[in-house]
Amino acid sequence: MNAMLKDAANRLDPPLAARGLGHGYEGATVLRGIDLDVAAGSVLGLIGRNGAGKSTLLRALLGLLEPTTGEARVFGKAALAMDDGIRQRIAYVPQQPEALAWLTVAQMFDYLGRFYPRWNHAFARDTLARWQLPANKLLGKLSPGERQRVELVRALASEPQLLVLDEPAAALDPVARRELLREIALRACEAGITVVFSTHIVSDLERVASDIAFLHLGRLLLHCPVDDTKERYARLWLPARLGPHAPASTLGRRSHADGSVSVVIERDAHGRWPDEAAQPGVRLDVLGLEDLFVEIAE
Ligand SMILES: Nc1ncnc2c1ncn2[C@@H]1O[C@H](COP(=O)(O)OP(=O)(O)OP(=O)(O)O)[C@@H](O)[C@H]1O
Repeated sequence: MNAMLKDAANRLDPPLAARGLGHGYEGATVLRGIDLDVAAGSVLGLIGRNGAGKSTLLRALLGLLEPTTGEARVFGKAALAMDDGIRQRIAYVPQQPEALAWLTVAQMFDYLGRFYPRWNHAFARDTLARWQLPANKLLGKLSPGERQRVELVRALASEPQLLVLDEPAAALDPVARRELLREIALRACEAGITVVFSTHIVSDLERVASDIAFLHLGRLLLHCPVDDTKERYARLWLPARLGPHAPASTLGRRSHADGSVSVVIERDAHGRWPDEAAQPGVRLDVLGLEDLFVEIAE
């Protein structure tokens, strides 16, 4: 989508937005005050450790669960009060799709196709064939990977403007993962759709996402363009004598058995590292996305 169209779309109705979104289960807080704006035409990769709250966040953003605090909005409307017009613009694939297990793949597509005015029968048929998925098999008898791919075809066939995928690659083999990533990139690039997907696979995220959101201990620690993370973060090792002078870090600080300290630092607005990085005996390792993830989340 060109920049002017994206700007106009965002001003009108950003595909997804959250303000102060919080949620918990059985007294345990999982999301804390999440503020998030997902720009039209962006591909946002949501990353975080097991149990970080990614699925919960995606469900809260889509109004599939009621947050304990805050609000989510989808195309400018309250997520908990979406009408059919908005629902038809969204496709969501949960982590473990289970619905309609007694139908065959073709029957499910036939059934769901009636609810979507833009349902693309030719795409559904051709992609099932291209991805070698059995149209006449019961959904309940598909392998987890086959089931996940069928759900992806289902989601794409509805020609959504917003596609939300909860760990879409979890059960996929490397070939299927490539096919999925290609499809996401194609849709985002050619049709300008907005995609949000959660993942643990950093390389997938780097390959296809325009933006990254990093969820840790219920908070969004980072939300920025993927390109902005390149060469921007580093691990700073300070020997024991300098440990007390380690720069403050919201991204991670560790004390080691020998008294040394490591902190995750970032460049300032002028691209400079904190002054402490220049002290003798201090080591600086620039972090790629995967190392940054491990460093923050460990
Ligand atoms: N229905 C529920 N009832 C109680 N606790 C829940 C429920 N759903 C999720 N949780 C808990 O909330 C936390 C966040 O779960 P969630 O599924 O959102 O994490 P996630 O980041 O998607 O994890 P994963 O990467 O393993 O899929 C976990 O500790 C989980 O045990």
